[in-house]
Amino acid sequence: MTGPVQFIQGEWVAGEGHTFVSLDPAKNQQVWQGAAASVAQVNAAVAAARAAQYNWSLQSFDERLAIVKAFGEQLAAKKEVLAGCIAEETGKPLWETRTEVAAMIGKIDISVRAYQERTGTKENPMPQGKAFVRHKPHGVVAVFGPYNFPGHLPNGHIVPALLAGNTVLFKPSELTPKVAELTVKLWQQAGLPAGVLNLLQGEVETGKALASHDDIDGLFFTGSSRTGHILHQQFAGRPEKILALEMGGNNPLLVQDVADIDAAVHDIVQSAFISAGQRCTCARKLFLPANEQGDRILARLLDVAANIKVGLYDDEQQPFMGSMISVAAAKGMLAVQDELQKLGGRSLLTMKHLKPDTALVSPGIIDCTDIQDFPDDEHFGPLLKVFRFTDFDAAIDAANRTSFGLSAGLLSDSAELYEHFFRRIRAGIVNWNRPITGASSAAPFGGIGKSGNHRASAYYAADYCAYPVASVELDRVQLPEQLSPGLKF
Ligand SMILES: NC(=O)c1ccc[n+]([C@@H]2O[C@H](COP(=O)([O-])OP(=O)(O)OC[C@H]3O[C@@H](n4cnc5c(N)ncnc54)[C@H](O)[C@@H]3O)[C@@H](O)[C@H]2O)c1
Ligand SMILES: O=CCC[C@H](NC(=O)CCC(=O)O)C(=O)O
Repeated sequence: MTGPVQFIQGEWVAGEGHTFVSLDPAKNQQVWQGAAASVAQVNAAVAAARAAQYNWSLQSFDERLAIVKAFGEQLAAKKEVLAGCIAEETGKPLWETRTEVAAMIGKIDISVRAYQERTGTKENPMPQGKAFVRHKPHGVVAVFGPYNFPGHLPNGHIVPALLAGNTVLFKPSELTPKVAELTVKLWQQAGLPAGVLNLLQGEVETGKALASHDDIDGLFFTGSSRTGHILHQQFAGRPEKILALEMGGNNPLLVQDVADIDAAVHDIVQSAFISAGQRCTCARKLFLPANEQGDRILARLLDVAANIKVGLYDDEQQPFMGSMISVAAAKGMLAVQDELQKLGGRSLLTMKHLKPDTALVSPGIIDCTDIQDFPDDEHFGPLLKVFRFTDFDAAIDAANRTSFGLSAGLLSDSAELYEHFFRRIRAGIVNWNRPITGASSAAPFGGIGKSGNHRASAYYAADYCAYPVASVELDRVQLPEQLSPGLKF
């Protein structure tokens, strides 16, 4: 018998499914254990969310906001505990998980602004009466989260969904259940009414039961392109349900004509190796000119990357990179490196498994210029693929040769070149002389191609949390000023 890890109708109850555990990937220690939600528990949670939804949506925006703000206060009060929990469960260093909690707190004010600006009430005078555009919540929505930002990314769906008046079923990643449990406890302490937010812990089977439930009105997903595509197929023929998919990327970073080599290398490192390469926006492909400047940038990059401090999330001298999410993920990246070498890639900095039974790996850089038919997969870890080019336009074409389209960037001192790049590159986030990671919550966040389904998140999350209602209204029944031809009153 495991403890109460499911939160249904305002009560913590034990799961009825099989037991699963969560490991600290940097220290190889178990940090959480619980039983998955059964299909019956998924049904009960959906029923609870349905029962709570009408009253929640009837509350005024300010009443809902008061609870969301109370959650923000809980986050602020427990920020060190939450940052520690995220670090322990993901292996990300504490300096970084503190920024994740700060992003969760910052999300609240941004979501309020977005709600008002993008989905609030608009009123227009008419010759007789008024025209209104108002927004209503979809109803009951499921939120699926990934492991790499187990606090910030589900929060980016949950906060705007609740503000808009939806009730939520939260299915976190099975790799980060402890962060989810702690977050939902903070919502409970903020005074959220029973049924408004339900937590369903579990693995793929729990996810499938929730995603296929007939009585959800929508699903907001952040995760891999593979899972997102399965969900999209599942939702085929259900146009009445809203599906927002935030998925992976295979992101290019191009360099041409830069004076400050160290600054360029800094932006490359931040783009490729932050979070041990486990951000959807991370640079996967680096396009460098095949000339003397490209050689100098590469040499400096190899030097800096070889000296990146990799270590434990709670080391006093904080590392830049913590561990990956799991030993399996680390081994998967090492296998990718082997595969690319077999295809003709030349390892310039070989990624190494730093400690058996942990997910600590060092960053890797591999020259893939000579690989024909380069595989178009997202390699979710700290392995940067380098491509040398002689023609800038050909490099842009190669960068665009992906079925994904999340982030892309140019490092160059030429504004003209950036303008040219911006026009041709295909991605939802396009940066110039800045890392391609670290996107702002105050901007829309989403990609094209296999990276999303045109429902951008972050500032635009408000859009998929509510639907517009157009009304023309008169406060009493009266004849129109002008009658249609052929009518006589
Ligand atoms: N675009 C973005 O905003 C964004 C942000 C972060 C991460 N990501 C992507 O997420 C991926 C890493 O996260 P992950 O490995 O946790 O993703 P994942 O797709 O494995 O899991 C995401 C969620 O879906 C659930 N799930 C998995 N299979 C399912 C199924 N068949 N039916 C229903 N639910 C299912 C999981 O339990 C989890 O809660 C990377 O590809 C990364 O690029 C995208
Ligand atoms: O791993 C994917 C997310 C990466 C992160 N993006 C954001 O935080 C988007 C902003 C938001 O959702 O509020 C990044 O770009 O580093």
